[in-house]
Amino acid sequence: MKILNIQQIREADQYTIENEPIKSIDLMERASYELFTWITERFNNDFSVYVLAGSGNNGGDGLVVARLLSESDYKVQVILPLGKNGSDDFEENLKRLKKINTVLILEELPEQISEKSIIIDAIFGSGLSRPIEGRLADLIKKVNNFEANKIAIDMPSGLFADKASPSEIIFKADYTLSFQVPKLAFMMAENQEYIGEFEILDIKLDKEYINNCLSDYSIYEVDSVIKNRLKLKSIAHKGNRGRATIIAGGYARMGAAILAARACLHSGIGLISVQTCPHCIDIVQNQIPEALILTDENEYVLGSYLDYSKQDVIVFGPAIGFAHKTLVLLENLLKDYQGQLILDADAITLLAENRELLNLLPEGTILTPHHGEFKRLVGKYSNNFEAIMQLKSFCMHHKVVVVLKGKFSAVCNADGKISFNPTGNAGMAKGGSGDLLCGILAAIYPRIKNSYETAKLAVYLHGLSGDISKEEKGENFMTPSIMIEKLQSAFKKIEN
Ligand SMILES: NC(=O)C1=CN([C@@H]2O[C@H](COP(=O)(O)OP(=O)(O)OC[C@H]3O[C@@H](n4cnc5c(N)ncnc54)[C@H](OP(=O)(O)O)[C@@H]3O)[C@@H](O)[C@H]2O)[C@@H](O)CC1
Ligand SMILES: Nc1ncnc2c1ncn2[C@@H]1O[C@H](COP(=O)(O)OP(=O)(O)O)[C@@H](O)[C@H]1O
Ligand SMILES: [K+]
Repeated sequence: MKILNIQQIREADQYTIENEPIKSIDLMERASYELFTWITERFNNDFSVYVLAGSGNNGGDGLVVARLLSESDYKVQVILPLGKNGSDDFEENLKRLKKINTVLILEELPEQISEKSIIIDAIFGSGLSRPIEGRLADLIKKVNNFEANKIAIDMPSGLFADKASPSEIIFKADYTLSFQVPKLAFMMAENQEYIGEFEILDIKLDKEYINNCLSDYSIYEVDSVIKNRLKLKSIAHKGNRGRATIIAGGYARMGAAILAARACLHSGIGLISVQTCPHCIDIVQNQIPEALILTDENEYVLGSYLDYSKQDVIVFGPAIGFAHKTLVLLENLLKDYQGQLILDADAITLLAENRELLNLLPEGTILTPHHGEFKRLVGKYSNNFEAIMQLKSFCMHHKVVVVLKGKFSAVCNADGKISFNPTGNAGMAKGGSGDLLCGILAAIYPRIKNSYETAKLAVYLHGLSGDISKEEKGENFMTPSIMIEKLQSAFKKIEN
């Protein structure tokens, strides 16, 4: 699903008004009817409704929702903190609201409201032009302390759609009901406490116009062409389902290698090899009898460059440590290995500390840092908008694909396009979870043969297995090992 900026959304709005054609007041009615439907499907009319309406079109939407809810016998009260001189459609809807005469217009929000209330934020939407201050700021602080159900129309007031929000005076919604397309701000970790859950309501802006809008940002949806490439051919044999080698985990840290290898195996690889030091051979063989062993010459660290000529893909890095021999192995892989490289964890720190190696990164290499590791590569940033800019320039400069992991992991292509991943949850934040992602990436690359498409699908599947684990086991109990089991359902879900 495409993410558009505010300018593009306004243009799509205008195009629809002129070409459908539809009057703007009727478009407002149509958008608000979607809001009304969403609300009435979840909250019955035992809930009292308070609508905080600004004086622009966001406020206009709020007034329409107030009228429609009142007509369905909800007790509705409207607060107009900006006064009454507003946009044309706001003014017209204020007249219509007054005509039905059942909605109370209050000067101030009451000091106490019952928990069985809904507060609808229709103060500012996409027209926010500066941080909120003064009396309005006090109102937002007050509302944020209420225990009611809070719904923001289009955007939580105070949040900017396309750039970092400098102030913390922002409505804290439980739900944000946004029109037509998601906004970039919704993807940023620091904004999640204001957005709550977001839903995109289809208000029928011109589809073709939106399809033709150019955007570097989107939210991933499984692509059926790519999905079909995962299907095994009836003549498949282990040699043509892909061969992957995991180089991860040193002495006493073999868990990372085992988790990555098991995830790889359960994601459909034909042959899996694990490079390991002699002391750890038994551990790997006991845990993963399917794995072939590549024995490192070193006793306690991984450092031997072995024969990888038949390997389609190599995962290098999880819990591998920072020994000099390991650094040399990384350098040799960057120089000589001809297959697909996936670099994670300590490999990324090694690159950050030995920056000349960055120039050796083969085109299309996949790197999977979390924010801590990514900052080592590109320097500090203070919000996720800055992170996204750094991500783009890093990928374009080095011609690589980076998965910046976290809530809505951002997968960036070498051309600067970014796809945000919608699956996954906080229960996944447990040591070992990232190792699985490496295994999934390695398993599906040989069939997809495109770094960006592989990364998007692998991150999606990884998050989906996390979501299924959460649903069945709970977010505290779930573990990376459980997520490997749930890959079964994750694959089934996308295959159907
Ligand atoms: N696009 C679509 O498809 C559709 C959009 N629709 C709806 O329209 C909404 C956008 O409406 P909008 O453009 O009228 O802007 P909105 O957010 O109501 O506020 C602008 C007003 O607020 C003011 N103002 C701004 N910041 C301020 C501050 N900090 N403190 C004080 N004042 C401040 C600003 O003043 P100014 O910046 O001009 O000084 C201006 O007067 C959109 O979110 C959606 O809900 C739907 O109806 C149908 C389809
Ligand atoms: N709050 C969250 N929401 C969604 N996904 C998350 C969240 N926290 C962590 N994850 C996911 O869990 C994984 C953690 O990986 P990583 O940080 O490398 O952990 P480790 O190195 O301990 O395995 C990443 O894929 C990340 O996207
Ligand atoms: K709003």
